Amino acid sequence: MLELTGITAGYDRRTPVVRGAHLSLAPGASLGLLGPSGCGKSTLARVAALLHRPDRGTVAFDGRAVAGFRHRAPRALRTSVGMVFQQPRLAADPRLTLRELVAEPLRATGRRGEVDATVPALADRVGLGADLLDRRPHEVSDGQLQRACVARALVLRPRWLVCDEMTAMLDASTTAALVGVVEEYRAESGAGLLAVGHDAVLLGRWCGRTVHWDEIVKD
Ligand SMILES: Nc1ncnc2c1ncn2[C@@H]1O[C@H](COP(=O)(O)OP(=O)(O)OP(=O)(O)O)[C@@H](O)[C@H]1O
Repeated sequence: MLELTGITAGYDRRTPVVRGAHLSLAPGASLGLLGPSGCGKSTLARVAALLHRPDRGTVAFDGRAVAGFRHRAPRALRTSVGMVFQQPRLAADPRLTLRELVAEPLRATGRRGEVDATVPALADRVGLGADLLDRRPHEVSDGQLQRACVARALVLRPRWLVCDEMTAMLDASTTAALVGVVEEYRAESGAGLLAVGHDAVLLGRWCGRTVHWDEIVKD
């Protein structure tokens, strides 16, 4: 289980943007989190992915509370959560080719030997043609870059996947394709999915259960 208990978080301790949020996600489950713009969904998503340290509260994996966040998080835990961000251009190093972008987590964890066996197949799976892999972010569309970011989030085969407004910048066919890729991965791997967004119709179709921000914040 991935459990967030009493999470208070933000960017200034005096005025937190998330106050007392509770959330739990079972392996293999898909949970949609709905909420209006600016309520703190992305902040909570980053806490769940261990990328943002909360001011209060705990994040626990399988009953064990996490002691450190960001670079202080144990590597095994950090790599057990894959995250897809809302804006691929802000989440991609513009100097890297898409091949290097997808391979980045393998290199960062000392598994560069797996790049050739893994990256082309994964790129194909997310619908990125081989010709695109040698391009840099400014040479591809938002949708193509987001496909690469989804591949990057899956390359270490995470047990948990956090998708923060993954499809906000995408057209209907790219949205359907990427939701399909995530769902296929979830079904085959048994990973748990937290999908954050403001589109109730999309989350309702995509996720087994959807909760509203007001239901998870118990100040
Ligand atoms: N790096 C930051 N520094 C200071 N304030 C921030 C930062 N990031 C977000 N905020 C503020 O925190 C609040 C919550 O932002 P957050 O991005 O978590 O909301 P959200 O629900 O994901 O919004 P949206 O749906 O528009 O993406 C907002 O008021 C925002 O302005």
